[in-house]
This record gives sequence, C-alpha cells and structure tokens, in this order.
Amino acid sequence: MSFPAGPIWLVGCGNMAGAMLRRWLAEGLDPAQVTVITRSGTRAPEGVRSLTALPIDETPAILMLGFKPQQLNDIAPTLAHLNPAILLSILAGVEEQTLAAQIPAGAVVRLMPNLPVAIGQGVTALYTRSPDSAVRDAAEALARPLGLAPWVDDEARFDAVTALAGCGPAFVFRFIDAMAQAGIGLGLAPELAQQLALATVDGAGAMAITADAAPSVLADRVASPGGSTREGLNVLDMNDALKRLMADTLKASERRNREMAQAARG
Ligand SMILES: NC(=O)C1=CN([C@@H]2O[C@H](COP(=O)(O)OP(=O)(O)OC[C@H]3O[C@@H](n4cnc5c(N)ncnc54)[C@H](O)[C@@H]3O)[C@@H](O)[C@H]2O)C=CC1
Ligand SMILES: O=C(O)[C@@H]1CCC=N1
Repeated sequence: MSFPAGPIWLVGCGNMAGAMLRRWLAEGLDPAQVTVITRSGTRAPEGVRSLTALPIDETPAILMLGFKPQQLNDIAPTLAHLNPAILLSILAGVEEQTLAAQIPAGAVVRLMPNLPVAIGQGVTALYTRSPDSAVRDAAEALARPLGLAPWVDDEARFDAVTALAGCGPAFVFRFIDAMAQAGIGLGLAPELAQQLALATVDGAGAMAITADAAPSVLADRVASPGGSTREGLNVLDMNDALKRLMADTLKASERRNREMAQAARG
C-alpha cells in the first residue's frame, strides 16, 4: 500500500504528530509533499516545509490536526476555508461530528496513534463515517506503516481505545519504572535494575504476542508450583489489586477524553 498522493499539511507537530511524520518519512513518504504548520516554527525534518502560518492560495489533499483538543475552537476557524479531501484528527476525545461542523472537508477520519509509532510498533486506531473506500484506503496507507492499525466501528468506543492504547505506553513506562524502583529497593544497582526491567518487559511482550496462550495463562507458566513467582502473583492478585488499579486508571483516562470531547462541542 503506497502513501496517498498530494500535499499533506500537519497543523501542530509536537511529540505525537512529529513521531508519526518521522516514521512516514523513514518509510518513504516524499518530504516535499509535507508542510508542517506550528505556532513556533518547529524545526522540521529535512525536505519538509515548516511554516508558522497557513500558506495562502494553496489547499492540502490531506489536512492533519496535531495540536491539543483544547485548542480546537481557536484554531478551527483559521482552517475552515481549506476544504481538504480528507481531514485527519489525532485529537483525543474530539468527535467526528464536532470536527466536521468546524472544518469542512470531503471526509473526516479520526486516528488514535500512540508514541511507539515512532519505531513502527505503535497502535493507530481509525474511525470514520465515510463509506468511501478511497478515503479509508488513504487513511490506512498512513496508519499501516506505524504499526497495528485497527478500524473501530463504533465511535462511542474511541475514548476507551484512546485510554488503553493511546495513553497505554505511559502506563507501561510507569510499570517499568516501578519494577526498576522495586529492584533498587531490594538492593540492585539502579542501572542494572533499569536494564533488567526494560529487557524483561521487552521479552515478555514480544513472547506474549507470538505465544500459543493468553497472557493470563503465560503468567501461570512462569509460576513454578510452590515457587517464588506465585508468592509475587499473590500480591498482585490479592483482591484483584492490579486489575482494579488498571480499571481505575483506564476509567480516569476515558472520562477525561469524554470531558475534552464535551468541551470541544461547546
Ligand atoms: N502524546 C501522545 O502520546 C498522544 C497524543 N495524541 C494527541 O496528539 C495531540 C498533540 O499532543 P502532543 O503531541 O502530545 O502535544 P505537543 O504539545 O507535543 O504538540 C502540540 C503541537 O501543537 C502546536 N501548536 C500549538 N498551538 C498551535 C497553533 N495555534 N497553530 C498550530 N500549531 C500549534 C505546537 O507547536 C506543537 O507542535 C493532542 O490532540 C493529543 O490528544 C494522541 C495520541 C497519543
Ligand atoms: O494525554 C493525552 O491527552 C493524549 C491522548 C492519548 C495520549 N496522550
């Protein structure tokens, strides 16, 4: 699947949109197709045009919103005349209808990427109401080089997808950090503890992806009867401690996505 033709403009290009762009370029997107528009004139990758204001008398084929959801109501009026064929939004929470009402476009596609897209191992969930297969193909052509690219049929589930996969890397990073800190607490040197935690999460994740059993079963395979893993699992499992913590974590993120959607609706 090749990249869509025509000019691609990114309005806002910070941590997330910047990671997507770097990966697209690494996978062969022509930098001459890309214009980045930011408030501060971000230093763009080589060959990419970087501006602090919209070009006059030009229209992108694809316009991607990469700023914060809280900025939509200020920035949208400045984009309302562009009428791109496809409007892509990575804004957490903000619904398709809110976007379509503020920024006219041939079609709106919501993307929910996560940070590991930078290395092609991310998740980019997609949602659109457009039945146009050319629109869906173009969005997928951009999402696929970033990693897993599942379509979500029900927009009402997009906040949950965002909580799990969009925010998820932060929760995993915290977990790695907590594991390393716990190792330090047991007397390991900080550098070794961090190395062990990182390699363990890396190896366990890679194994879980290709394994013949679910992660819940794999956990039991590590736990030799009467051994030390079971003692540790008993702590995580007591009163479903970890499950409850994770449920509360995702609920809080999902709720915040809904709040941002509500604020953008006005
Ligand atoms: N950081 C993440 O892991 C993820 C972020 N997102 C979404 O990505 C979006 C951006 O988040 P981050 O990259 O984390 O934030 P960020 O703060 O790193 O990037 C924001 C960008 O918007 C630009 N900007 C600010 N005001 C502007 C204006 N008036 N006109 C044009 N550009 C302007 C900034 O220069 C910057 O490039 C948010 O909507 C967020 O919901 C979605 C999934 C994951
Ligand atoms: O924190 C945020 O709002 C964004 C959404 C998903 C990840 N980061």
